[in-house]
Amino acid sequence: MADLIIKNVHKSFGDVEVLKGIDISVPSGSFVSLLGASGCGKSTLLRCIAGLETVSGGGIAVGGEDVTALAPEKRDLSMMFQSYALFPHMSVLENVRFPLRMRGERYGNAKKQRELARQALEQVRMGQYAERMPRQLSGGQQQRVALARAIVGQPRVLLLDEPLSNLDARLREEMQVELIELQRALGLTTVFVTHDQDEAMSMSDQVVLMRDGVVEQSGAPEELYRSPSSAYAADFLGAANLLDVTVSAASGSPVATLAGGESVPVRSDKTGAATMVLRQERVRIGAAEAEDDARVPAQVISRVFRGSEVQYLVDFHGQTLRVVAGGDSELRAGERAELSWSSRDALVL
Ligand SMILES: Nc1ncnc2c1ncn2[C@@H]1O[C@H](COP(=O)(O)OP(=O)(O)OP(=O)(O)O)[C@@H](O)[C@H]1O
Repeated sequence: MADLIIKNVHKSFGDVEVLKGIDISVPSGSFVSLLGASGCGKSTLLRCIAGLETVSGGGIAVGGEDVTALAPEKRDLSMMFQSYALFPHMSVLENVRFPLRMRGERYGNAKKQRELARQALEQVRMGQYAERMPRQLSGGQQQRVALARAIVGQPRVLLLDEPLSNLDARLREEMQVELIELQRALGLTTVFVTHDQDEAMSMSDQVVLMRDGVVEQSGAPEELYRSPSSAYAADFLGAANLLDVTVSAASGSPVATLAGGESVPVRSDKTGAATMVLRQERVRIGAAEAEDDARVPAQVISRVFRGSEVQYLVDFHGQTLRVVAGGDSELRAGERAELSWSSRDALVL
């Protein structure tokens, strides 16, 4: 069953249409990311779901109930922002209890509410910090408290707007893992906004790639990565090289003709002008592995050593391609090199 259904949602600010008919269905207990470049409308959509913005058209249902016209506090959901500010003058426990106090009766008396707040703190492993003040906590700990505050009312749907983007890289990775563990353990239906494709891919059951107010493509991370429906999707989900090619099947099996006139085998049932997508990690620089691998000449533009891998930019007939090689690769700028790849790794759009 879907816990959250977004149907043909439109949103305009004045004359500017920011959401242009969004349809998304979020299954119960799943983790869905809204991914897209800055300004594509992710936060606006999340705010519409939360009821912080009114939609200009379309509808939103939570747990089977149409909430389009309901005030935020009447929707069975909770939202956590990038700036998750805790109240500085309240203890950790009172911070977490706060939303229960606001919603009153439904969560019982003060004692019951504190019990629920303690439970939520246990769930984010912050039980022993209940009596501290926010300023006595590290950034990561404050983040966990904010998360406890978001889940304490057991919302039907949890909305997270770039909650990890203020954290340094290491803490961010830790919190990604913790968030997913918590989400799974509690079966929380979650919508997560991010502009970071790695974060979206590693955390989500479903990624909704947005572009300029519409859904460009949505699906499981593997599906989007392996079968992007457009050059935009291919490039957004993991550095892709996009080459203009002409596909023909004159000799039986399809071949693509590249910029320099080279012909390489491809798997494609289309012919004519097309875009070939080559993931940077699928292109080898140096010897080909198999007889029927594609091979083309190129020249190294730059080399960046990253420990376990080397990132090259190479020139291929005036086009710059990105290639990742193993950490022991020793090519230098200006050197000529052969690129190769397997035909099954060359996607034709
Ligand atoms: N209250 C508002 N009034 C007018 N325009 C707005 C308002 N809120 C957002 N916009 C515009 O709507 C567009 C989408 O903004 P939104 O914040 O949803 O994008 P986003 O995808 O979340 O981007 P980011 O990752 O930068 O936060 C932007 O062009 C923005 O300027």
